[in-house]
Amino acid sequence: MRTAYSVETVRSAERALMALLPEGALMQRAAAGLAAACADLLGRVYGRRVVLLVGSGDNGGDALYAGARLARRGAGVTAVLLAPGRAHAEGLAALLRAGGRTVTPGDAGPAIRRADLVLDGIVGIGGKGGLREDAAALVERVAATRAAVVAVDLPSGVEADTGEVRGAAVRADLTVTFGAHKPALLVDPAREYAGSVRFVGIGLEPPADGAVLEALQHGDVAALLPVPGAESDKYRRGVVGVAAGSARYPGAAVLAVAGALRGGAGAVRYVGPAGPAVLARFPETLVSDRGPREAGRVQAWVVGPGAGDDAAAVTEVLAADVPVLLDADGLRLADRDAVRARTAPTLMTPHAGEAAALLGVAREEVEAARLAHARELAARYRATVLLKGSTTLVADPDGGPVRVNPTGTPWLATAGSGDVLSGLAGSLLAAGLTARDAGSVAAYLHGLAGRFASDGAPVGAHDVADALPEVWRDVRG
Ligand SMILES: NC(=O)C1=CN([C@@H]2O[C@H](COP(=O)(O)OP(=O)(O)OC[C@H]3O[C@@H](n4cnc5c(N)ncnc54)[C@H](O)[C@@H]3O)[C@@H](O)[C@H]2O)[C@@H](O)CC1
Ligand SMILES: Nc1ncnc2c1ncn2[C@@H]1O[C@H](COP(=O)(O)OP(=O)(O)O)[C@@H](O)[C@H]1O
Ligand SMILES: [K+]
Repeated sequence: MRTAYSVETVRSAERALMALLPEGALMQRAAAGLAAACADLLGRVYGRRVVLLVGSGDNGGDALYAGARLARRGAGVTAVLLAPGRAHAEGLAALLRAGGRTVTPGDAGPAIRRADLVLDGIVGIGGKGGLREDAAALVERVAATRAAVVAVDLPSGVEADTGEVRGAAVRADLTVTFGAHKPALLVDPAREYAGSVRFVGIGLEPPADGAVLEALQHGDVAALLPVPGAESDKYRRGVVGVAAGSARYPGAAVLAVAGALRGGAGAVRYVGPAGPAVLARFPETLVSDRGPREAGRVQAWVVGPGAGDDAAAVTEVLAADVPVLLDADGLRLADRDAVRARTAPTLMTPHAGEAAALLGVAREEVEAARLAHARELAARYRATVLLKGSTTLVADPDGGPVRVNPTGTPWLATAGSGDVLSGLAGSLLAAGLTARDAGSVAAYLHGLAGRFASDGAPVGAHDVADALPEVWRDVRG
């Protein structure tokens, strides 16, 4: 499991560690890791031109010490001091001793134009809001060159705890982060500004229960996958009910069933008007021509994909004492008080537009602050919320770390792929996973299936469903 910590937690872990170490030791560890990452990126250090953008805090100190290390290996290093009187004094002295030089922002043009590599040491976890004007102007100049950009700890201008980007920010090719991941490195839009992320351990030990974000990895998912044993039969593996599709959208039913058949449940029961289309594609489906209440026992329901205005099915499903996944039209048709009153788990799977409609805000606002809105929706509905999109989040209503999915790919943004996800997650619910595990495991498998199916080319949602068995084999190793 990869975890991310709030600035407050990182700071207190730093204080605890610093009390045990000689003055400056942590910064030296950070700078050594940073310089090594820069050297790897450059391939050869000798003769390369490196520019440091240096703010007034310790983030600038890291950049200065790393610059000194690169200068000692033969790089030409120029530090642009954004606040000349307040730059990290010992770091600056080290750079000058190693042969580096300094310039003011006004004189930085030629150095930036010639740079092979730019280190962003403007702000780290001490940053507040977007870049200020002088820094933003410099960063704009950097963006117009071919120089590689390495962000120190975080891309300057992004909000460390939320992943929001409320003003100008650095766009890095690589971010070298120290001691602990910060939420901004895992959640969009900030994550996109970070480029690839390299972790440098400096000995910090944030408390195991203090994470604000968690990202599952292969081993975590493998341990959660429902695998049948000798005593299993189709009922013990769980039956998932799918109430989806309409005369207008029969395909949504087919795709949700396609996902459900690959999620580990022993059987898929379908109710709704798309029975013939479902059977034609998946003859193993148990098709019922009655409503959810009369359809026979299930261990979890999926309701909503392509369902049109069938409010009765949503109401019946919400009244069932089994886990329920609400998607698409089901989100719109569900009565909030009925969801809040449920005692069995509820998993809601909106995309940003659906979440915005439920919260009464603009879609852009949800996309700009994904973490806050996923948490807010979970609290309002007392349900687990899986907010789809470029970094899918799964938030529980009672707080705790939010799961963030690391496997997604924009190729998944194709009609019907959300239907596959809802069937898949519903199947995992029926197999006995908690709403949070079912949602985050489904997002993980679905993201990988998108990658496997696509491999760089456009795919349809049915291709994503077809790739799921291969993803299971890959994850189970
Ligand atoms: N504390 C530690 O033990 C360690 C800290 N390290 C580094 O220290 C950083 C944190 O250092 P600081 O606490 O000094 O804080 P930062 O260096 O992140 O930023 C604080 C400074 O930036 C200014 N500032 C804030 N927002 C700004 C904005 N939007 N535009 C321009 N300037 C802005 C503030 O006035 C302040 O002077 C970490 O991100 C990491 O890079 C590393 O050296 C590892 C060890
Ligand atoms: N930019 C993106 N990067 C990664 N995944 C994305 C992106 N955009 C959408 N997705 C994923 O694609 C799927 C689309 O689902 P959804 O919006 O419900 O579409 P539909 O209703 O057509 O099925 C979701 O799993 C979502 O997380
Ligand atoms: K930075």
